[in-house]
Amino acid sequence: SGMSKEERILDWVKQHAVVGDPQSVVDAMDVYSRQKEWSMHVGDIKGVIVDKVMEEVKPQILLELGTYCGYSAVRMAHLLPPGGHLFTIEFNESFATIAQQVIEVAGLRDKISILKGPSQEIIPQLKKKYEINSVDMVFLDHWKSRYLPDTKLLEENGIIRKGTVLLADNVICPGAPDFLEYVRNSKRYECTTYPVENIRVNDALEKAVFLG
Ligand SMILES: CNc1ncnc2c1ncn2[C@@H]1O[C@H](/C=C/CNC(=O)c2cc(-c3ccc(F)cc3)cc(O)c2O)[C@H](F)[C@H]1O
Ligand SMILES: [Mg+2]
Repeated sequence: SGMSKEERILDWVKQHAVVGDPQSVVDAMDVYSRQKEWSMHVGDIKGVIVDKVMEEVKPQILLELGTYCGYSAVRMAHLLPPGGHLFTIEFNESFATIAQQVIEVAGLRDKISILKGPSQEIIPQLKKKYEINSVDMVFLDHWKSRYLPDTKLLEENGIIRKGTVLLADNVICPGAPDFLEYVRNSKRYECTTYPVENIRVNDALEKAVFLG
């Protein structure tokens, strides 16, 4: 059966990153994706936009939908303000296991909690089970067809409050048209689009600030 792509990524990180150095983990994953096997991390070009929003928002409580191998979890947790914490939801057990080890290499185990399960089940549990009252920022990067239903779940469960920043990857490619239409036409969101034209593909991140 052989190793999965995600196991090969983890192996590369273990061989090329410096333990306890989150930047070296991010760099190693970017190099692997560029030189060996492309992988669906937010990556180094769009990652700069994620970094900018992190510096702007300085979230104490950050929620990520879709951990995958932990690239964006490491990239964002590295930029959390003191005392900040990242909760990242992942329903694929193999990916969650890989991500946990990537996070270990980065030395960020105390700043990141991987919540294993489907977002649609975990979001309603955030308050009671995980004692999360509300979050300061959400990074959406899971199945694109789930951005809108999960945004509505976050609203209905009172997880997002006035000023919470939603940052969504891939709103152009693969695309999340229903989510875009919703936040851009809703009076309850203030939206900004961050387009990236790079060699491979045109895409954009959407920042939608919840107005309450
Ligand atoms: C639905 N609820 C879920 N709950 C918990 N974990 C989940 C849930 N749903 C998915 N996951 C988890 O979230 C991840 C899913 C990421 C999906 N990402 C992409 O498809 C994606 C695709 C491209 C792409 C671009 C060009 C091209 F030619 C081909 C692909 C680029 C990107 O940046 C992406 O993020 C993980 F895999 C899955 O287990
Ligand atoms: Mg993505």
